[in-house]
Amino acid sequence: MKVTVVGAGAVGATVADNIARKELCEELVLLDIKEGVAEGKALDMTQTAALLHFDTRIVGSTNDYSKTAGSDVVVVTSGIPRKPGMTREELIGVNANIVRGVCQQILEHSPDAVFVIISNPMDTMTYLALQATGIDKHRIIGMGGALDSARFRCYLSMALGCSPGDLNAMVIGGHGDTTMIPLTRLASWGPAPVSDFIAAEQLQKVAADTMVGGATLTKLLGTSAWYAPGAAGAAVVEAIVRDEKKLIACSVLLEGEYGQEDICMGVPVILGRKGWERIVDLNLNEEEKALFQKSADAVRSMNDVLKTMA
Ligand SMILES: NC(=O)C1=CN([C@@H]2O[C@H](COP(=O)(O)OP(=O)(O)OC[C@H]3O[C@@H](n4cnc5c(N)ncnc54)[C@H](O)[C@@H]3O)[C@@H](O)[C@H]2O)C=CC1
Ligand SMILES: O=C([O-])CC(=O)C(=O)O
Repeated sequence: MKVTVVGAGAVGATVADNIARKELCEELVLLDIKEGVAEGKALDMTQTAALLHFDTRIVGSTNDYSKTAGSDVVVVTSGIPRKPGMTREELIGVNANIVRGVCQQILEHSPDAVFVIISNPMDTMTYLALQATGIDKHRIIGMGGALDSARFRCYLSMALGCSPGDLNAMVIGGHGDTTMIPLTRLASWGPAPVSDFIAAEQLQKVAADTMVGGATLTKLLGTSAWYAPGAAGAAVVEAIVRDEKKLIACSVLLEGEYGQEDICMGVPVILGRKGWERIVDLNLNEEEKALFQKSADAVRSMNDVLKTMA
């Protein structure tokens, strides 16, 4: 198995580090446009192998796509991150050109790869990747829901005083400060709804904190987060390379599902070796359906911006 991570910055390097530690592939290629950075980080990570006990071979590359040839999975993290006070959507102008170019070059060398798109605004970049490559929709997966759901479980576990691993909770919709939808009604601690244990206002606060989870970290760090995004990116890669059939919220092309057409946004999907295999239809109530529609309207407006840029 061969995995490539494009962009050796904060998120790309952390995805790669998690992939290597978990030995998700025999060969891992880290590629960046900045001279020497990918080679340096690949060598640095390689020097942890004896300490962390992994055998994944890590190769760095400054923009030499021939090194990525024959990749089974490619993770795209190239692009600029936001600064405090910015929205993810504001990154579209710079990142669209980067993501388009990267996806086309990757495809030339890895025609069968499954793409995991992380660069922001992620739902729009996922839609762009689909258009730029023209490949089967099942092979284009946007990573956002895995991260947002992990944050949801984190804030829930703090409120409940329990292990996040005992919680089942998912965020669907767009990967934006106002577009994501933490599914509070369906969240459970073991088999019981979390609303059995915390007050409605407390649950609403957990949902609100989850929605601005990325913005909170951006304000603290001066740039956006990487540990949880890196772990979430690697979890998606793991579900693919190990053919896990895991149910994870990912941004995928909707063609009628959840009442939407021609848009990529977060829904629960089954992930396996070929990419996303099927979309799981949750029985949303009227309020949740309305939130999903509002989220779709916002995501679609960014796709419209993309069209004006082409
Ligand atoms: N979907 C999600 O859940 C998340 C998305 N992100 C997004 O991921 C992206 C990366 O974030 P960071 O790693 O923090 O940024 P960063 O600035 O640390 O790293 C980005 C890297 O991309 C490289 N790059 C730029 N153009 C390139 C090109 N044409 N080819 C190859 N490499 C290129 C840069 O040289 C840099 O090393 C941002 O757009 C950020 O908003 C970040 C966290 C979570
Ligand atoms: O907040 C950001 O800009 C980066 C990101 O998508 C996240 O951490 O959720």
